[in-house]
Amino acid sequence: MGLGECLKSQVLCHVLISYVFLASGLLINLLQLCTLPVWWLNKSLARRINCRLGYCISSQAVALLDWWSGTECTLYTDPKMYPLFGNENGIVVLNHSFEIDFLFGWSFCERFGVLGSSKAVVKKELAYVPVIGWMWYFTELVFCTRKWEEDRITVPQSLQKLRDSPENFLLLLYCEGTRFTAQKHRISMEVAEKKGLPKLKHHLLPRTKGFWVTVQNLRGSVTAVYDLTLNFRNNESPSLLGVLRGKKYHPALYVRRIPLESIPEGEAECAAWLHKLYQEKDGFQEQYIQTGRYPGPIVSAPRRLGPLINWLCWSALVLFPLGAFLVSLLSSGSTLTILASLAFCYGASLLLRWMIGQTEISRSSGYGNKVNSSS
Ligand SMILES: CC/C=C\C/C=C\C/C=C\C/C=C\C/C=C\C/C=C\CCC(=O)SCCNC(=O)CCNC(=O)[C@H](O)C(C)(C)COP(=O)(O)OP(=O)(O)OC[C@H]1O[C@@H](n2cnc3c(N)ncnc32)[C@H](O)[C@@H]1OP(=O)(O)O
Ligand SMILES: CCCCCCCC/C=C\CCCCCCCC(=O)OC[C@@H](O)COP(=O)(O)O
Repeated sequence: MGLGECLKSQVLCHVLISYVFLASGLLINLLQLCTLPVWWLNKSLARRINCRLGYCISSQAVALLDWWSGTECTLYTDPKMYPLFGNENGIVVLNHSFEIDFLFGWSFCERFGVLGSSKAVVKKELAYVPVIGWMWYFTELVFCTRKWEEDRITVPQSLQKLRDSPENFLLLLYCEGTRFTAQKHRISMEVAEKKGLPKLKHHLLPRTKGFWVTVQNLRGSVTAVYDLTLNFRNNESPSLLGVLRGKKYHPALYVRRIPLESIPEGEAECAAWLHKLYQEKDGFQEQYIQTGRYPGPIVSAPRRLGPLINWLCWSALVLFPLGAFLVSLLSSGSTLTILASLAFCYGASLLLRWMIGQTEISRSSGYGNKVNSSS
């Protein structure tokens, strides 16, 4: 076992990485809170600052994936379209079958220079997750309750705010609305049957209302829909804990760029278009499973140094005071202070475990478990 492999397996390393993420993340959340007055003085400046601060948090997770675990994603796409990635506003449609599929989205956003400004339509529950959820509030993600009676008012309002974003963005929309499980798949295929739609083998039936309101509200501001299909070699099931332990995964991503003007405006036509898209995506997954390849050529999109540098800087900033604190704690010899510190560490580890649990499919919501959608 080499030094790198040995370090990756050490619990102390996992604890330190987690500490850096939590401590720097909370500090960045506090800085984001301090930008509130700037929103009233200069909105565009406040948004740009929050994009940078958001980058400081999300790029730590990207560094963990790209540099710590060494995972490299094989990108299949049209090389002629590649120069547009990150240089225009886009809506990203991605299959939702893996615990950390969002992390691969982030990793590519980083490579295309739009990580800080990346957006998504996310369930409201995630807004309360410290560090990540609080950051998303300031970087203007679109929160939804997955109850159409409420979302039909709030989601378009949040989308309208993105129209004058000062930076290019990619907005991720998981049209399946929840993560793939066998039970959710079975139920959504019952819905498909009732609606007379072809069955999907590898996806849940897409929810079409969110896609339609997103396209309609961002027309003129967004120029393309990016259709992304992600899978892993040898049926790998990637997890955040696996990445933290330095496990290297073997993902493959197929990206198609579809001009937004080619998407129909009417709700029914737009819904039919999305169902057809998911039938195509299902075909691409089947092809990957059968042949180990997606259609089209492989394009190289190398990892960049930015996330690693950001990570090292924040590590230095928060590890130094930790070291100083530990030295003074041990030299003080106060049992009460030591016990209080241990209790604090225990609380922090429970919080982190709960946060990681948000990514785990085994703790997925009940949304999509019944034909009548409810979270
Ligand atoms: C080149 C680029 C390359 C790389 C870059 C890639 C990407 C990176 C980009 C950005 C990254 C940024 C950030 C990412 C980081 C983190 C995000 C991570 C995770 C968070 C994700 C989530 O939280 S997913 C959950 C929330 N999101 C959604 O739900 C969106 C999809 N949902 C919708 O759009 C819904 O329509 C809705 C939420 C707006 C409303 O939902 P509701 O359920 O109330 O209504 P619906 O109308 O949709 O549903 C009712 C209709 O559905 C039928 N039905 C009933 N039961 C089912 C069932 N089980 N399955 C399917 N359909 C069902 C029902 O019959 C109704 O039918 P109608 O005919 O009446 O419509
Ligand atoms: C340097 C990194 C340090 C490691 C620690 C990183 C800790 C990150 C902690 C928490 C991340 C919380 C954000 C999780 C985003 C989860 C995305 C997701 O997949 O949500 C599920 C949602 O779509 C559907 O939900 P359901 O399937 O209906 O339920």
